[in-house]
Amino acid sequence: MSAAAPPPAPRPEPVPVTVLTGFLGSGKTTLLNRLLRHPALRDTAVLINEFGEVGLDHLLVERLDGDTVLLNAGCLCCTVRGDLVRALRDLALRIEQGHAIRRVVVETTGLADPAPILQTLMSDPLVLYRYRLDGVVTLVDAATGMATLDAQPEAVKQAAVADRLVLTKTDLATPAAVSALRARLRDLNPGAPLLTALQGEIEPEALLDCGLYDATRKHPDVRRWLDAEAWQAAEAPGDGHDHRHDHGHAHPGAHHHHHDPSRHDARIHSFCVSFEEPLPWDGLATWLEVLTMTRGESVLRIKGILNLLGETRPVAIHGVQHLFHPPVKLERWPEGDDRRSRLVFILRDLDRATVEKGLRAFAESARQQAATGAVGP
Ligand SMILES: Nc1nc2c(ncn2[C@@H]2O[C@H](COP(=O)(O)OP(=O)(O)OP(=O)(O)O)[C@@H](O)[C@H]2O)c(=O)[nH]1
Repeated sequence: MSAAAPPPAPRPEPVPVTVLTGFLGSGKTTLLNRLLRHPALRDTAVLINEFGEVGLDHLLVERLDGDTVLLNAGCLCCTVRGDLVRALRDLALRIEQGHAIRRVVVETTGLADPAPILQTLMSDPLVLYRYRLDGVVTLVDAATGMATLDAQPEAVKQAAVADRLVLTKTDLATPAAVSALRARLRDLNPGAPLLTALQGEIEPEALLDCGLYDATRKHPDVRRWLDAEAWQAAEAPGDGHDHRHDHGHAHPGAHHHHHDPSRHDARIHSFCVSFEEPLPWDGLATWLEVLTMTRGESVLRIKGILNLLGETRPVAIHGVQHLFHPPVKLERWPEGDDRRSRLVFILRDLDRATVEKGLRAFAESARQQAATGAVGP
């Protein structure tokens, strides 16, 4: 090692990115306008993709109230990867030049599939270096949400992959309709806290910092990110299997409401699988690779915290369709947190039994092979 070599520059604190999604007219702009006035969102850059707006070549940068930069991008769902990468790279350059940008919000069009946006955040090297996904916030209109979920598979997907769900326009719906919608969203996505915003009014703390890193305490907040407890609590008591959410084997009595899950909901299978014993990374990585290569289109989202053989620190994984964020070794296990590996799956057209059986079999055979020495990620 050369004594003269300068130490590598420390990685800059990655900028958290919130993806704000929700069906057409669900209240995204209303909520965002309110949020941006809040001191917690000072120095926030907003990437908005409007239908029919100019493309990024004609980037329109507007100074809002001092510290907010509004980038008016083209339609993200068509050209998302290139345009979003360019916009984020451009922002990174501005940060380097001393521009105060501490947070990014990407507001998607109502019809957008959030998957390509999440994939962009986990695959481009510069974006990976500079940014981290903080969370997906999905708005659902209390007045029209039920009908939209019935009619639009994309709306179901937006709700299923959310880290936070926000009901809007509850003033326009009856309490019975609101509670039926809440129950339906709970079924679709047991892990995301279900919040309410009237005319866009909501505490920013409820929506922000839902990622793995707690910026204030500077350590991973696994509970906030994964909330395995919420998934486990949603499971049918007794047998450890999630029948309530495995709509492929519908248990009518297990639903809290009388709305028949639509065919779109029935395609979604969201559940948490946990392992008591440390897992061999090799076996798991291979299994995940096979799953995403063969059934990538079904993998809406996978989030997990892993206790790996031969590794004292927890490892976080996050995947969307066929792409995975590079595994992240966390500093340490959070105090008081249990050390089981926990994997949350949000799948479409792929049921729990198939996935869990394959995963457990793979883990077991790899564990046997790894008895001679495990290899870390
Ligand atoms: N009554 C009521 N109206 C609301 C509420 N939130 C938003 N709205 C109204 O709903 C309409 C649509 O809201 P937007 O914020 O434009 O919705 P959006 O999701 O940005 O719409 P798109 O960009 O078209 O997808 C506007 O007229 C808002 O004023 C609410 O809580 N109650």
